[in-house]
Amino acid sequence: MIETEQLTKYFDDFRAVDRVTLHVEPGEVLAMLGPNGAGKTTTVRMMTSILAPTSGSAQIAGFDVVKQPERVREHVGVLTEQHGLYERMKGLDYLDFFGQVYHMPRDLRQRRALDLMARFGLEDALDRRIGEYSKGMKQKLALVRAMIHDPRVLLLDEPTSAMDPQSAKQVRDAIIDLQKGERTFLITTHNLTEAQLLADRIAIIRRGRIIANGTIDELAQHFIGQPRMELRINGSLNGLASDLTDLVDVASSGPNWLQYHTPDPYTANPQVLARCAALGVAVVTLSPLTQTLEDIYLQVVAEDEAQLHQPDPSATE
Ligand SMILES: Nc1ncnc2c1ncn2[C@@H]1O[C@H](COP(=O)(O)OP(=O)(O)OP(=O)(O)O)[C@@H](O)[C@H]1O
Repeated sequence: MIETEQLTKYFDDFRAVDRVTLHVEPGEVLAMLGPNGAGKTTTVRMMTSILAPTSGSAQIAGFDVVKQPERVREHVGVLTEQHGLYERMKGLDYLDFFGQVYHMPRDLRQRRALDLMARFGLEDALDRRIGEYSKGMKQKLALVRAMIHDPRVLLLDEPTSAMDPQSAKQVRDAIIDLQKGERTFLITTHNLTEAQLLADRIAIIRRGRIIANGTIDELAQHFIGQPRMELRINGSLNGLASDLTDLVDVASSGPNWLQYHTPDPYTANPQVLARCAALGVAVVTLSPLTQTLEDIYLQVVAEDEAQLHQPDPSATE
C-alpha cells in the first residue's frame, strides 16, 4: 500500500531525505519517529506528490507519486503540518467543498462531514468560520478533511500535536477503527506513547536516513538485547540467584527479587518456576520488564550518534 524505494530529496546540495525504503502493508500502521529536522515531513510531502523526489520512487495505494499524482490524491488522505485551511469559510462549507473536489454525491459528503465532525467533537463548530477555531480544532478539521473521501491510505504528519488528551484519544480511536477496516497509515509523531499504542511497526529516521525499522519487539531485541524478567518471592533469596545460573543469566538482585535475561522465556520461565518449587521458594510474581519505545528510541539514536563519530576506516593519514 505504501512502497518507497531509495527515496531521496536534495534541497540545493543539502540531502534532507537519503535513500528511504519503506513498505507498509494494507491495514498496517507505521509510525515514523525522528528528531526535529530528520526528514519526516519531507518524506511525507514526497509521498503525497506535493514535492518531487530528487531520485528514487514511491507508490502509494498502487499509484506512482510522480507519474500519477491525481490518482494518488484520490486514494490518499493527507494531514500536513501546514493545514492550508480557508479561514473565512465555515467548517461545514469547507468540507462540502472538498467533498465536491473528490466528486462525492451531495448526500454522501454531507453525511460523512456530519459524522466525522461529531466523531471529533466539532458538531457545535459546523457553522463557525474556521478563522475562529482554536489550534486543536483546526487540526481536527484538517483531519476530517483528510478522511472525508474515505481514502485507503492516510499519511498523517503529527496528527495530535495541538490536541488536548481527550481529543488525542478520539483521534487514536478513529485510527484504530479505520485500521480494522484495512486502512493503511503512516504517522509521524514525537509522541512515543502514542506511537507505541498505535503502530504495528516503527521506522526511526535521522539525518534523512532510516536507522531502524521493525516491530517494537524486534527493535527491542536488536537494540536493547534479550528480554528481562523479574522474579519476586515471599521471603529472602538465600542464594537463589546461584541456584538458577545454569538456567538463566541473572543480571541483578535485591532482598526478595532478582532480574534475569533469557533469549527464550517460553522455555526458561517454566524451568525457573519448577526450580523454585523444588527448592520450596514461594514465588509471588514472575513478569517481563517492559522496554518502552523511549528506551529503544534513545538507544537507536545513541548508537547512530556513536557511529557518526567513529573514525573513517577509508581515511588515509
Ligand atoms: N523547502 C525547503 N528548503 C530547504 N530546506 C528544507 C526545506 N524543507 C525542509 N528542509 C530541510 O530539510 C530537513 C528536513 O526537514 P523536515 O521538515 O522534513 O524535518 P522533520 O523531520 O519533519 O522535522 P520536525 O520534527 O521538526 O517536523 C531540515 O534540515 C529542513 O531544514
